[in-house]
Amino acid sequence: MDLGKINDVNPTPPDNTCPIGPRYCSNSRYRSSDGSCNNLQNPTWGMAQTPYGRLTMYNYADGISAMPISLTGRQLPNPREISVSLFPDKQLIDPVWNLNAQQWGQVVTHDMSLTAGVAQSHKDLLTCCDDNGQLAPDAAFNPSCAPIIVPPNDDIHAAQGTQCFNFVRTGTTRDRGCTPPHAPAQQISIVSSYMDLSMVYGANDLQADELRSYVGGRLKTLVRGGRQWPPQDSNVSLTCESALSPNEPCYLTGDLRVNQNPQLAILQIILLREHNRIADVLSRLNPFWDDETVYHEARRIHIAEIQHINYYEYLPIFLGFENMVRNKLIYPGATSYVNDYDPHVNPTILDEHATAAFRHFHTLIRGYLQMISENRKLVGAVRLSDWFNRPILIETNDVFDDLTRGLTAQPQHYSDQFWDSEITQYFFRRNKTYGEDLRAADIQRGRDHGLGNYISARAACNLPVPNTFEDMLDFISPENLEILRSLYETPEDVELVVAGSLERNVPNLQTGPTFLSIMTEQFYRTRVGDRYFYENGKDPETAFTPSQLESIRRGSSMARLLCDNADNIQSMQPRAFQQISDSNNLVACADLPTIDLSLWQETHASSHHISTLW
Ligand code: HEM
Ligand SMILES: [Ca+2]
Repeated sequence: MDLGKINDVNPTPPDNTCPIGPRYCSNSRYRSSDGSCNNLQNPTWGMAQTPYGRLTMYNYADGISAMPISLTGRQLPNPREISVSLFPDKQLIDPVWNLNAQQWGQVVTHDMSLTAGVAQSHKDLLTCCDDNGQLAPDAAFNPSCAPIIVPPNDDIHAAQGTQCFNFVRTGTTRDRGCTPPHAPAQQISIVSSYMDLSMVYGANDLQADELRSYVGGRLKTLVRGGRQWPPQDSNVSLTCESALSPNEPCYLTGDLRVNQNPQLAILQIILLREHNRIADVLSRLNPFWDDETVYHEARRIHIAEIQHINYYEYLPIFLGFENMVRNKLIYPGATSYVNDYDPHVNPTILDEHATAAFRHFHTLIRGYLQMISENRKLVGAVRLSDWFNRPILIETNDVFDDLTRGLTAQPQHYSDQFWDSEITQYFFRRNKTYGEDLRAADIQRGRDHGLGNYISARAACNLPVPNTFEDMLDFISPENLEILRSLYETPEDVELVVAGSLERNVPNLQTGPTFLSIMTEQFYRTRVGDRYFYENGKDPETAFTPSQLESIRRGSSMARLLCDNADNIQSMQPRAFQQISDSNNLVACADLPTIDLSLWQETHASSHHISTLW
């Protein structure tokens, strides 16, 4: 498939008076924690606490804020009703890719965006549903039956005429948002858009500081049972709301979503331990490096490793290898630098990506998580909705390793319109029978963000634009179209979040053409707009040496990352996003390639990274 060039409505995110970028950018060897100064001409590009970017125009019914009616004033269908009728549960299993492919996607997402206020805005569907979790008869007309709370004039969406405002959010940060007078509400993403492991290191200096131990370049950990865990989040009732006691483990990391589900917490801990593993090796190799140098050098290597895994191992599964090569997202076989940094490319996360396209992969989630022993036997399974926001599970017995092996052995859900009821009926159910509906929340969030409609997204992607419902038959099945038609009055009302997820998948890929096009554009920008991207060698101050780069390319893999940082996993299949098979069989962890950190050894005399205090 050929993806046309995407035209941007807002190539530059609206440059409001706040958040205020830094006054001066030094050309630092290391990234800032909030992403500022990555782009030296536009220091706020991709920075935490700035508005999402957009491909299509705002689509707010009243011009400025979220309403459940379309641009032309028609009532839009209740999101829960859309979810129930178009995204039912049907257990179709992916034949190739494992649950780790699904779960790593959430990690990638959490590096790239977080809607301000999201953690506070969920509410139970119970009042709107009957005893079977189905929509109550009057729910569609009951505004309180929306799955997330979106008051138009709250402290998160600035009202018309508001200039700047402060609000205290969950977690450790104090956020600032703003809109210029008489402009549509703008949604703020509170993490850095760059693929810079902000979910590990924090997305501002305060958060980063809180997570560092200031000894040997390490991040803080608590040791329990001889194993490293993240420090305790003091706000248990919020981030670990299902914990039965405030003394249960509740993790503090760079991202407040860490405790949301057990597999996510596991991968966050793997990444935390990977930083400390690299830091310990660097300290041994360079005993004269101070804490500051070890921390930044370890962070820099770690980010490069994960960028490599993301672009060469993870993304090809979803964007397609050929598609990525053709659109210059990857350069397989490159033996030296890829100097494609373009300071005119804005890497800010597109709202169409975060609020519609990438959320499509919620379809991959499985409701039961398998626990698998070292000899790859099923030893148990846990129900996902028993363990939302309650990470104590993974510290119990061998559950950490059993669930990690489960990630790599259990198939993910097939990418289609069928969603597991654990997230459409029982999501965040706490100790109740029914909970919320993530698909309905996605749809409602699209309205909250004023996303442009399906038609305009296709136009922005240079794909054929349907003028009538019938035109949609080219990409959506007749059965689904019938339901769409019964829900929406006109084709213009049809929402991107909904119809994008109904398109037939591009052959051998995991989404239809519209979402594929949006994601391809996003990950192109994320790469080319990142001055510190690990393959970039133009600036000797920030570049890896050719041999370091070669080692990162050869030694970075999901398999090795899991092996090195799980509690005691001895074997792994080399392609750890893929199920175990004859062509992807288990090998001893020690036989998997690894990054040669001795390439970072310096003699005292040649060291130029000794940090200075000023
Ligand atoms: C068990 C797994 C997962 C759970 C429980 C989960 C849950 C959630 C929740 C609660 C939200 C916020 C909903 C709102 O707007 O109110 C969200 C947002 C999101 N999710 Fe997931 N998710 C999971 C996995 C994934 C995966 C695998 C992907 C992609 C590969 C993904 C992509 C996203 C994106 C892009 C957002 C929007 C982030 C933002 O900009 O705020 N999620 N998810
Ligand atoms: Ca980031």
